[in-house]
Amino acid sequence: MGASSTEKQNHKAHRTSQSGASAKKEKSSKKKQGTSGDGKQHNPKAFAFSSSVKAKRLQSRAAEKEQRRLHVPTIDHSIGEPPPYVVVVQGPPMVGKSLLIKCLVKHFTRQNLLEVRGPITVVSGKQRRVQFVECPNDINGMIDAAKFADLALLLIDGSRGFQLETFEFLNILQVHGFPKVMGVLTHLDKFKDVKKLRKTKQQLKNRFGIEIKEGVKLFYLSGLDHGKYLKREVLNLARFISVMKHHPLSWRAAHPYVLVDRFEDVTPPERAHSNKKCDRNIILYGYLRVAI
Ligand SMILES: Nc1nc2c(ncn2[C@@H]2O[C@H](COP(=O)(O)OP(=O)(O)OP(=O)(O)O)[C@@H](O)[C@H]2O)c(=O)[nH]1
Repeated sequence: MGASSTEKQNHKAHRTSQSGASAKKEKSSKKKQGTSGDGKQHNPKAFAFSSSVKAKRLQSRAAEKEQRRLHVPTIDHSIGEPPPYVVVVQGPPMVGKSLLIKCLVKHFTRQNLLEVRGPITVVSGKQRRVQFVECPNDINGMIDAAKFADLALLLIDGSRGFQLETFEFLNILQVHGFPKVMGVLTHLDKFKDVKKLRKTKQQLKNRFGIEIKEGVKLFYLSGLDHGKYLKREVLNLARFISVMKHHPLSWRAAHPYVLVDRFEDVTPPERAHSNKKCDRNIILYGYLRVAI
């Protein structure tokens, strides 16, 4: 008896149950911890996809969500006629801003415009009017234009490439919610070599992708015909402008504003004549935009 008690007892190894309630419980707790039976993690890369099918499904769901967001019907709060769609034409000096506005006005109205002085509103469709505004080449003018532009046409002299004014305007647009932007290349007739022209076009297109974003629409005005841009090219641009979808920027949609197109001094002349410093009566004309 005494000898047997001193002998080392040989215990059986513990056998984990393979079936039954306790086995199920153990399995589920292991699953929760994310470890398999051999102690390895199922997904060692945190936040990475373990299944390509799942990843694809998630991706398509995210894309669907984004599309749904983009197609949310915008509620039109405007009363009566909608205000015109403001197209700001911007670019360095002598790039062809005035000429482009003149050609677009000629396309829409069949009228020759001698000089561009202030905003010009034209009817571009049954439900739409477009207002062309030439952006001044000073910082204050650019800031103003960035505040009210629905679409900005960035004119670039093809023979010179991107210039300081364009970069300045892009920076200003960035802090104003970034309205829609399209690029227009002018002075392309200065290239005599076709190969060089093609290369420059491609380079500028790539640059647009880098500076603004991939897929920005770019138009080419390849030269002048009787001192005007080619009709076919102006028509292309005009069509694009007149069918473009208009989504007001979120900040503007929440802050109604009036863009004054013109003002009139209606002070009685005798009062103004007797006292040059008298209080004046001014009437401001413009559209209330995104009224709520
Ligand atoms: N060869 C050529 N000349 C052009 C082209 N585009 C514009 N021009 C000429 O460039 C000159 C300047 O054109 P504008 O329309 O006055 O340019 P702008 O940008 O309004 O100039 P500023 O108002 O001074 O800033 C005009 O003589 C145009 O005929 C082009 O594509 N090719």
